[in-house]
Amino acid sequence: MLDATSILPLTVDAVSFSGGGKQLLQPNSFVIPAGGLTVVLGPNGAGKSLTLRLCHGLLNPSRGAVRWADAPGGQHAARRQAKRHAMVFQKPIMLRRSVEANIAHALAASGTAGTERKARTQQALARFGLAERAAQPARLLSGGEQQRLAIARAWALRPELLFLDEPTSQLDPAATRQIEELLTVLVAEGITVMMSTHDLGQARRLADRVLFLHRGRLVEDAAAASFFAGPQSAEARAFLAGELLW
Ligand SMILES: Nc1ncnc2c1ncn2[C@@H]1O[C@H](COP(=O)(O)OP(=O)(O)OP(=O)(O)O)[C@@H](O)[C@H]1O
Repeated sequence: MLDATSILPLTVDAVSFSGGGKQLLQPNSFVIPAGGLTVVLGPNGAGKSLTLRLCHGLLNPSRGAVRWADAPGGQHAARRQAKRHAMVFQKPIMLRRSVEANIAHALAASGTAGTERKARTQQALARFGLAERAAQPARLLSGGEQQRLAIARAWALRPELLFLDEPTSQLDPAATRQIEELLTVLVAEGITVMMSTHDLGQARRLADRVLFLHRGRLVEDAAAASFFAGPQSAEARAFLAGELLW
């Protein structure tokens, strides 16, 4: 049965983006239904970050539309949906405050009131193994810990859909593993995840579905198993063979 309150599916309808006098994204279309982990894969400069930013509403499409729950867009509807999706960046932006205050501040900014804010902050600290670090300045955490905090902070907002832009590209293998395990658990708990990576191993480990981008064009949209077993395009075959650099 369809959940009448859900923001999903996310429909990206012929969305293109131009900047600096260049067309950076071709008119791409895809749908993200509820559940699972979709990897946006492609070489450097393919348009992965732009695609996530357009979906999250940080950029406006030059043409085309991003729709939630198959409803016609509109500023008002978009604003109401905003709290139901969250984004984690390659290099987490930490406020010059404690670990705990970083989570509490995100909740306050999203309009979560006092008691509920405190409860959710404590829950997020415990859930992501950060309780002992609660009072420390967030900027003194290691890269892996900061990314864990960034995910905890996003999780505290109770997103239905979590966007992550190359969340482990700055991390060592152990920290990367930890974040990957965390994401697997979040997906199992029902959060829909859409993340970009150019790391093929990571895509193989995590993806249920792959959106493969090359030079701003969505070249393949496939179940991960079939993408890796038999990519349909010459570009994807070259990328999987390590021969497509940009
Ligand atoms: N606001 C902008 N104005 C002009 N060019 C831009 C803008 N944002 C991104 N670009 C360019 O668009 C292209 C796609 O950028 P994007 O960051 O989406 O790539 P990506 O696939 O995420 O790459 P990477 O894996 O290197 O992070 C790049 O060539 C980038 O330089």
